[in-house]
Amino acid sequence: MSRSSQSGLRSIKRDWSDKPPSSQDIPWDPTPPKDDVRSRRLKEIEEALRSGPPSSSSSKPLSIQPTNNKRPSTTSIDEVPTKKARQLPVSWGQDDPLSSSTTWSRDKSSKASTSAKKESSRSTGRDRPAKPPAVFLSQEQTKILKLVEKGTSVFYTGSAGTGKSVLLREIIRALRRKYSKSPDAVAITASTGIAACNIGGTTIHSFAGIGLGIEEAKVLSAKVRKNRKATSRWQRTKVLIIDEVSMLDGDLFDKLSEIASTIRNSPIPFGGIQIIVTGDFFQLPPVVKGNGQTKFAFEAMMWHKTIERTFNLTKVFRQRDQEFVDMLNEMRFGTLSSKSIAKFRSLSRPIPIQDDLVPTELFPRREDVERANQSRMNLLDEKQEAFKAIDAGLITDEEQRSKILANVMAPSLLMLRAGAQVMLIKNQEDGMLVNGSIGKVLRFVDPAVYGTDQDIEGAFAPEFVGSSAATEDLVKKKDKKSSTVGTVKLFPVVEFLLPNGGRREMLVLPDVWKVELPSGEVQASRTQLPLILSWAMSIHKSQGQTLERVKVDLSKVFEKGQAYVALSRATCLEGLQVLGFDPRKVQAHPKVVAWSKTLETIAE
Ligand SMILES: Nc1ncnc2c1ncn2[C@@H]1O[C@H](COP(=O)(O)OP(=O)(O)OP(=O)(O)O)[C@@H](O)[C@H]1O
Repeated sequence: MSRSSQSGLRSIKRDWSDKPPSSQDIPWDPTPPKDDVRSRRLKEIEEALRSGPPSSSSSKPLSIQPTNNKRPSTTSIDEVPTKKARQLPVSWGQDDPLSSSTTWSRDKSSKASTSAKKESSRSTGRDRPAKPPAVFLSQEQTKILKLVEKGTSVFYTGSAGTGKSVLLREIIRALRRKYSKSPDAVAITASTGIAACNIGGTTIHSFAGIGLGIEEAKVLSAKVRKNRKATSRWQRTKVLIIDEVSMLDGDLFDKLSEIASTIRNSPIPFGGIQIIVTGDFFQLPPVVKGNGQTKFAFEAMMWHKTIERTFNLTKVFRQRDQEFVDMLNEMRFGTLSSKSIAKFRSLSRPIPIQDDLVPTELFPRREDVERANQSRMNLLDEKQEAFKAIDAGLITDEEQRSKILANVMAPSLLMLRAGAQVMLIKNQEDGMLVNGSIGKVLRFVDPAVYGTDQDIEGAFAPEFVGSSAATEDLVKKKDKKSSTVGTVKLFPVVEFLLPNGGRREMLVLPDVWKVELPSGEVQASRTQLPLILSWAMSIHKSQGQTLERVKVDLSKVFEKGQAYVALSRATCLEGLQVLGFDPRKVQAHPKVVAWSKTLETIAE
């Protein structure tokens, strides 16, 4: 295989930003690793992978390299504080235990010659990590955070992109600080597995110990009583967070309150637990069985008795273009003006792009996603590399664990090829590359030689096939430079598109996702590369994502709210292609529209 075709670089138009190198641009140490460093790195990576993720909170997750965005020189595997695998937009605050990075990266600019990189590295100083950009909560976000800190039970909502997830992240951080002496006082849950994984928590069902939760509240309470761990969770919880509440059935909300009161022996709603609920009822509704009627959580009997304050966030952060914000708002309420309809129809054209990163196509069904990604993969000639996840956790029943881990964004088997379009599914420390960043696999390299001549010259052609995450599957290869036979795992080098139009190349190493109970018990965990194929994605998985380039065929959309979720992932009209636009597909639930008029907003 020729080096040039292997790199995948030829076809990418180099659109490096003109920014002069700064501490965030080229923060890595360009010194080639010495042989002893190389072998130490190899050992470290192997050990990290062999150990796999921790099985309880007492052990800490392994981070291959605490990057600070620097290329490793004499680093060792650092143990990072127990973190939640929350996948939220832009991370800020260097002490953020929720963000991690297992990647090494370097930005490129048109002037990024080796000497320029060295210069930049020198001028920034090796030991000074690049500071992530500061993000400040808006006035409305801050007010809600303060109320939560005081112990008020709140529900807050807001249209797509108003920073609900960002605020939730701050709330979790603040509550963890407040209850630092009893960490299991804060229960982090969500209505669905995917949403729960995104915040490093569990489903509300799993937390509550109620299985599917279809029985009467009394029967469920008895079930919980028989479960020592679930009983103890209910008793020890001081704050219960429920994310993506739009998908929580109203009857279940009432049952949860009754169970909490029964187990905690307290007649007050949820037995006195502070409740933090968030979500957008205009997005995906609860799953209704059979011909049943949708019952939203806000229709629950206990809703008003539980929630002391309700807020509607109004400042949209994801889209800056007011025209697009207005169109999405009309769509949200199902009241599109003829001007907006015409504009949406005009978006059927292909997205004007200067490179070969195509928009991510969103589909309602998973089968279509898999088909679309696979057919794109088949068009690539490069050799396919398989990355098999390492799954672990307290749940040893493989079927049960797989079911839980099906909600983790990272797949159990990731097939990649040079040239494959991928999406990063974890935020990086510097805030430049975030969950949702799109890029292209350039090549596969031995991390120990990444950025050196051996990497560039292709001394480590990717002969390696099989699970790079499983030590047993490592292949022996000949090190052409030193003529020694070593055991080497190869990992993908990906070139990502930055929001400013620049590019950043990054060596991507495995990360850990955990499904954790408030006690810190890791029910299940997955160690895998933080990448997925990104030619296509399901609308369900896209919930919560911010995407620069999106393509949606609305003729395939079938559920209320689905069109809104899909289109609102885009950051701008230029980056959105809409096929089959039909205003009849844009529907808001009348109950949600009526209820939304009762919400309190906070003037900025
Ligand atoms: N206070 C803030 N300052 C700057 N940017 C922010 C702020 N809050 C949120 N953002 C940015 O806005 C975008 C959307 O935020 P977020 O995903 O939290 O919105 P959301 O309301 O949860 O959206 P959705 O309902 O669509 O999932 C992200 O890129 C995030 O970084």
